[in-house]
Amino acid sequence: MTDFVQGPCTVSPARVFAFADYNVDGSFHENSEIYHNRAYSYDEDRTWVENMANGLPERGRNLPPCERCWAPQDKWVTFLNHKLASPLGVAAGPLLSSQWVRLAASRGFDCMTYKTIRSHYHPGHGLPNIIHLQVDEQLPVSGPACKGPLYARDRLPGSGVGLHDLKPGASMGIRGDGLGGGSSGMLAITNSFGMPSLGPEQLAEDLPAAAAALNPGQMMVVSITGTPGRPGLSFQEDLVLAARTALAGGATALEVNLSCPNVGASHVALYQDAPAVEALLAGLIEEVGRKVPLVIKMGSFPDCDGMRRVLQAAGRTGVGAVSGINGISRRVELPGGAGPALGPDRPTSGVCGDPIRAAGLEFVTRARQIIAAEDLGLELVGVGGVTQANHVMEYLQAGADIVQTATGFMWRPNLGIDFQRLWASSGYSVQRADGRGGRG
Ligand SMILES: Cc1cc2nc3c(=O)[nH]c(=O)nc-3n(C[C@H](O)[C@H](O)[C@H](O)COP(=O)(O)O)c2cc1C
Repeated sequence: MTDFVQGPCTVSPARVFAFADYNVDGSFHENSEIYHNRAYSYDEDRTWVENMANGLPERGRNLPPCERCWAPQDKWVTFLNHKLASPLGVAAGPLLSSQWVRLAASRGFDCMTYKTIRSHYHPGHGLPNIIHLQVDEQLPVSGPACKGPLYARDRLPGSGVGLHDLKPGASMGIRGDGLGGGSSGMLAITNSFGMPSLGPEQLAEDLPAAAAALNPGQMMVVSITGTPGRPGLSFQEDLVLAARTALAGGATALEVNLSCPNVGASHVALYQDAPAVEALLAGLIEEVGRKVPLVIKMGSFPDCDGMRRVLQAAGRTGVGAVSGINGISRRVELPGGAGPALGPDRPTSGVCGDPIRAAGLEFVTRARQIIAAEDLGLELVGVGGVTQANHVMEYLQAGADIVQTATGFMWRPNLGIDFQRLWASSGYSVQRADGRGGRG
């Protein structure tokens, strides 16, 4: 079935993945759950609390074993002083606990970011948390086109009700093929979880278990955030507590999430506020030291100057890397004027998956130019819309040091393995578009 071996590998173009959701030609099997928009690593009909309690869904637990192609060690890449077997990882979000980290580590991903943790237990929002969208083009990040709503499609997770039941006759663009709305084949979702988190006691057990699930050539970054309005604590003091929990659990790098589009008006654009970013990072480093490198997670920037100011600020504080982008914040509505899809208290949410790839690539291209021109010494993580192996190559060509995926990880069980094959066939290297060398 497979010609994949540990060490230098041979690659057969005729390889067919043994996965029940796929036909032999790689298309989705019409009886598969993925065919019906089901993530293999997450149950969209249940809350984060229920997913944590139940563990991986059956379809994620019962994936056929895959044999991965491992690069020889002299072809491994360096990221934040760690040796990674390849430049692909999973972004903050889909890896809820050590069980999910173990899954990613076994399916072709090497830089695993543990879902954003807080200083305290937080259950997050009720359902729905994930809604599929009718989108068939790349989303802009600035200009009037950003103001208009995007529309939900297909069933409402958790309700057991299809949107067509709510709005009889509405055109939903439902193909039921798990490939997104319209005829574009886009995997497009919005997510709104309210950043749930385990508490420090549970994390003290689970973070070391997650680190223990890694193989040589892999690393775990822990994503952290502060919470505004904690009694007696500033956002920064609360962030420091989360950082201490992550460090005590054995994090080898910390990712500071400054970009979640759902945290509320006062922090919507924290990552765009250069003085605030500098003060926050300097304060964090003063409290927790420089034992492990820091990454900052950003969203997209409407203009180059704003990005330059923030990258300069990050460079001054000695941060190791910047990562972008997070989901693009948009209004998400039910079709036919039926109102906000997530309910009246959540009119906007982060859009992820295929439609944000152009914005993510633009972030990486601009950031790479600024980092090089200003000699900032920052490493760069490319995120956004990576749902196929060749998307990873596009990000590396645009200047990313490593690439991560969230939505692609959850809905595309073979993405990591497919990329490892492509990476091998490229000779474990890629030429950057700016001609300044490349990965590998
Ligand atoms: C289900 C889900 C949960 C997410 N949770 C977080 C989170 O806790 N912290 C964070 O920084 N980003 C979070 N994100 C954003 C992703 O890290 C990523 O920036 C974004 O989804 C764009 O990448 P994608 O197009 O590959 O999904 C989440 C994304 C998804 C899909």
